Amino acid sequence: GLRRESMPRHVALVMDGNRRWARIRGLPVGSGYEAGVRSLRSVVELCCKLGIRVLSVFAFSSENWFRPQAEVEFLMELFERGMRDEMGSLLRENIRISVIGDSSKLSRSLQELITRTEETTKTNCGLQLIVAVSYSGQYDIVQACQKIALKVKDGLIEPNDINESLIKQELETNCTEFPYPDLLIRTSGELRISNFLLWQLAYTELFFAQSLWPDFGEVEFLEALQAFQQRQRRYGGRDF
Ligand SMILES: CC(C)CCOP(=O)(O)OP(=O)(O)O
Ligand SMILES: [Mg+2]
Repeated sequence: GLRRESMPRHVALVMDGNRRWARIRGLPVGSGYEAGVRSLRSVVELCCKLGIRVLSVFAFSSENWFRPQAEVEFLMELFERGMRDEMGSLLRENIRISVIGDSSKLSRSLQELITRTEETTKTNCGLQLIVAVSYSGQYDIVQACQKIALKVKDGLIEPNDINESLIKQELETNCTEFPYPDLLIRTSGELRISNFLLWQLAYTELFFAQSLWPDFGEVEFLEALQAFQQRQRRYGGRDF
């Protein structure tokens, strides 16, 4: 069984396989995305129950903007609907929401809803849910470099003040106490990172599940956590 004391503090999720799930059932793509939201709701519930501190989910990547216009619009509307519909349960479950990514590409109304949702939940001390929207690991590192370069230009720091902890605090995951995921789960059988968190995944345990995201439920999540608890994490140290 699962040992609560060796639960990952921060779990990262690539929720992949929604469109395939719909296609296999002869359903429209939107049904796959909506099924994906139901999966996310159940995994969030589990994280709260298991005392996991941070759950980061890859909801929409910088590259997803190149999907068919209709799909992009559907997804953006789904994010808006999801945040509005879930506000009650976020407050009841004491969940803090943070959204990371290039928000300048989002509609004004979605940007405002995100700001309000972050504001309303910022004092919640239960699970922190980090939703990556219009995000990529490379975008995150570039924006961190830009902020650091500005500090050097303004004479606030010297080039040799730049170190790992300075970069860590300039990344958009500076919204959490535990920015480095202990476990990354990617569903649907794809074995790649797809430009999700990059700097932060340096020593993260990777777990790839065959299930398509809408089929990834409690059993599959517990299986991933079980696998995590079997791992020997050496962080490049200990020589055995
Ligand atoms: C936007 C993202 C969460 C959607 C993930 O599922 P997907 O659309 O990549 O589905 P497929 O991999 O089956 O095409
Ligand atoms: Mg995919």
